[in-house]
Amino acid sequence: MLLLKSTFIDNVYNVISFRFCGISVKEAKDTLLASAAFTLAVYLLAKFSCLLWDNYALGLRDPNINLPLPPGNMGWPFLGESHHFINKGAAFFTERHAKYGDIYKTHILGRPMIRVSGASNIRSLLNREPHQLTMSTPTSAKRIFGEQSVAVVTGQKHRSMKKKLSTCVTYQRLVDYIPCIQETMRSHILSWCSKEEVLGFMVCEELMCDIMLEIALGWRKEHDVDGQVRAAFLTINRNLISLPVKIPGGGFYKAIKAKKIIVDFVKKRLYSKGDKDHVCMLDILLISYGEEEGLTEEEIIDNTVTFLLAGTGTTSSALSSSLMMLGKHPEVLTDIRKELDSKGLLNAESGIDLNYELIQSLDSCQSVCKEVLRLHPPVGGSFRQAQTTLDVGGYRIPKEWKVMYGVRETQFSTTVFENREMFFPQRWMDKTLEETLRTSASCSYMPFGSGPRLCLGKSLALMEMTIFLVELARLVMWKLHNPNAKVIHLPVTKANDNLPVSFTRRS
Ligand code: HEM
Repeated sequence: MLLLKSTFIDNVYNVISFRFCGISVKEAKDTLLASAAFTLAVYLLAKFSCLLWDNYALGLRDPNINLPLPPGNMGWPFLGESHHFINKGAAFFTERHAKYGDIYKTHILGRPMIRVSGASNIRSLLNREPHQLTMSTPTSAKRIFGEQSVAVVTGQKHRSMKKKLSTCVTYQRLVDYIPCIQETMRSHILSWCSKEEVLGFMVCEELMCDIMLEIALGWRKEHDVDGQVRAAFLTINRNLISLPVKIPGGGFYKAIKAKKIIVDFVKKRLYSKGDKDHVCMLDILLISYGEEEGLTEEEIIDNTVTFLLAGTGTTSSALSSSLMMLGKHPEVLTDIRKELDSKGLLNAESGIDLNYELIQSLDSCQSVCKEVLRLHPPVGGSFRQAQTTLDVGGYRIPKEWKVMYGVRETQFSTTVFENREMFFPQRWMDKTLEETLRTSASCSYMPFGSGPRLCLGKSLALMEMTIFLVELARLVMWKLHNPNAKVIHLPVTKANDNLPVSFTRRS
């Protein structure tokens, strides 16, 4: 009976089935069912593990702080949202900010992380360093800057190191650096005119590389006949943000190898006790070398390398953004030229004629610098780590989680600036704006960071940007080949095509 029934069923199948490529509909149906069941099982398992993963995060409670974790997504177990971050770059943060608001959680690069934006949140966050919050330099940058770098050390050591290093950027030192900056800028800018087309970001990077090598190390082209030191420095600069894995040919490997060349150069100058011909940061640090209060050899090496790196990528980005914005807004360039003309600077043909007071008096140029840094901040944010459970903006940040503050989102969303999408340097002529930013709206504008880690090179960078604008405006005219290029933010803020541009000498 059973046999008859099964034969009957087989026959029915045979009647209604046809064979295609040797697979019957029954077999295809079974395979389909099996794969659907498998997919469902994988999906449920994945959902379940994500739930466990989220619960692991939610479970990190602190009885003293009864606040929720911020909104956001922890992504896949262990992988988190790293694949989205790697895929989207800085747009990852913009999208999540639009979705979740000023404070949200995520899990990237192997660690749970909370991104914090908005002036009042950042204000409350950054001043908790060093007791509740600590610096958290990415591993690759830490290895390249060195363990004794001011950007790596924490607590009391950071405070005293920063004080010693600030002797390199006092008023008198800035005055000393002006001739080198102006001379190097003039010769680079004029050399751009001899080529049909240059890449704006690349030439600004080379320019800043030469200036920082000279200001920080006392390097001169004559010292570096085969260009080895300069090439090594550019290699480090271009591979600063890379996976900290030493694979031959990889970015990190190249940067560490190149750092040795820079360290050898620093050591040579260190043992010859500097070059007294002209002042550089290394010479200034050497004044107290060997004294009780002075820095050790390792501290001097790590911090001159830090100055070099911190001052090049950031400023190259700022210069190329200035080039881009003035290229797109000729009316602003006209205002700069009018200002230079009124000071008798516009048609100065040669010579080193700028001084600190004159630079500070150039209101139009200074306004352009501030506006460029508002719309295109070179540094999008920086990492910290919670030392204890923190409460920020009504949310809980669990102990040991990474915290990243966001400069870009903060500057773009604040209501302190009217028509904030617009490039409008004139807004900075209103001195009440600066006063508001210093007092009630502090941290609404923070291209140089804020709190104990405020950029050490802020005044130097603004001075360099101003000198660049003066020399550009009076020496050359230029045409952007792709004024509508997309601006990307990682590894630094720049046009995604590196800003192709043609220069001609201004008559
Ligand atoms: C437009 C140019 C620049 C921008 C936008 C910029 C931005 C920043 C920002 C946002 C920070 C804070 C990072 C944090 O909170 O973790 C910082 C720190 C720092 N910057 Fe700059 N920077 C610029 C130029 C320079 C220059 C020219 C130098 C030196 C010659 C320099 C040296 C440093 C150092 C040493 C630190 C670490 C300070 C500390 O950890 O206490 N920067 N910079």
